[in-house]
Amino acid sequence: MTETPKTALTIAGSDSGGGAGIQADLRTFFACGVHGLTALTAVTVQNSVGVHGFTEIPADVVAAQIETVAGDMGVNAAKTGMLATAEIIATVAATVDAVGIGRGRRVPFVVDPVAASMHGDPLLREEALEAIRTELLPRATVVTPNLDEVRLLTGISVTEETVQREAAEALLAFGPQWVLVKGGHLAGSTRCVDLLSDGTHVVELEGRRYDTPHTHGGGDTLASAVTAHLAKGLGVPDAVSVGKRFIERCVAESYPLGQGVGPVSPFWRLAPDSPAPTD
Ligand SMILES: Nc1ncnc2c1ncn2[C@@H]1O[C@H](COP(=O)(O)OP(=O)(O)O)[C@@H](O)[C@H]1O
Ligand SMILES: Cc1ncc(COP(=O)(O)OP(=O)(O)O)c(N)n1
Repeated sequence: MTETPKTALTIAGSDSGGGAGIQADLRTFFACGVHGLTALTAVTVQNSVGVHGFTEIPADVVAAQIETVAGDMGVNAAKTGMLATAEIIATVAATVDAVGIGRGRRVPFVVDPVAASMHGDPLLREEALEAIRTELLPRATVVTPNLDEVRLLTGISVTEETVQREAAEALLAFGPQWVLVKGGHLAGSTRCVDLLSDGTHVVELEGRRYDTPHTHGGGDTLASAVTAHLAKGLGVPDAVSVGKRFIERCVAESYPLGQGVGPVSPFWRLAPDSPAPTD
């Protein structure tokens, strides 16, 4: 019999194009060697060109999915992606509290504050932004905003790397333990820096910037890789550092698909001689 792997739970929406959302999360969990559990929050009608609409799942069904898997299989780490509405956010907050997920609790909780797709299509109802600030950020072990989400949550426009630190401070004021300010949208440099801070320790995670338009699902893939490594028992700085190396390679191996933006790819992890993610 094989040893039972660690489990990682994603609370997120479906991307019918398979590049982002729950599909990217499951693919990444598999590539990182953890068993993926899901609580679906919304179904998007999405392809490489954009999001053409979405329907949310009733909040009580979202809660029931979390409770059902947590009560039976156990969760070693969890993450959020698209949560769509203030009602779903409030329900997720109450449910993770009830099952022991979140900052200061047994199970680490990665909050990816997804607000819009890379095409600019909304994935969060406008009135739900305040619920992310008040209900989710104080419960987060790590929050992983991109620069658009930083602006929406704090009002700070990060136009150069030096401002990432100020943005992290502003986000820490909402109560997460760690903040990872992603720098993917800071074009014009050969490097791609994500800044991790808990207010005391500040780490610049530098990677190479690849000249490709095909980065769909990058944020989800990074947050899932971090969640998978937290599930395996790594601390936050180590899990984020491994996650950054993982996404860098996934961007390097991204591929065109459809008429628009293609997905990042973890297929390299399936090569027989590929290094373990912790190498
Ligand atoms: N062109 C690129 N080359 C290398 N890494 C990238 C590139 N674009 C984004 N990344 C990395 O992918 C991750 C997601 O970044 P970002 O694009 O900022 O978030 P999101 O996908 O949520 O909009 C980050 O770790 C970022 O550094
Ligand atoms: C269903 C769903 N969830 C999340 C996203 C956003 O994905 P993300 O990896 O944060 O970023 P982009 O690929 O949009 O840059 C999505 N599109 N769909």
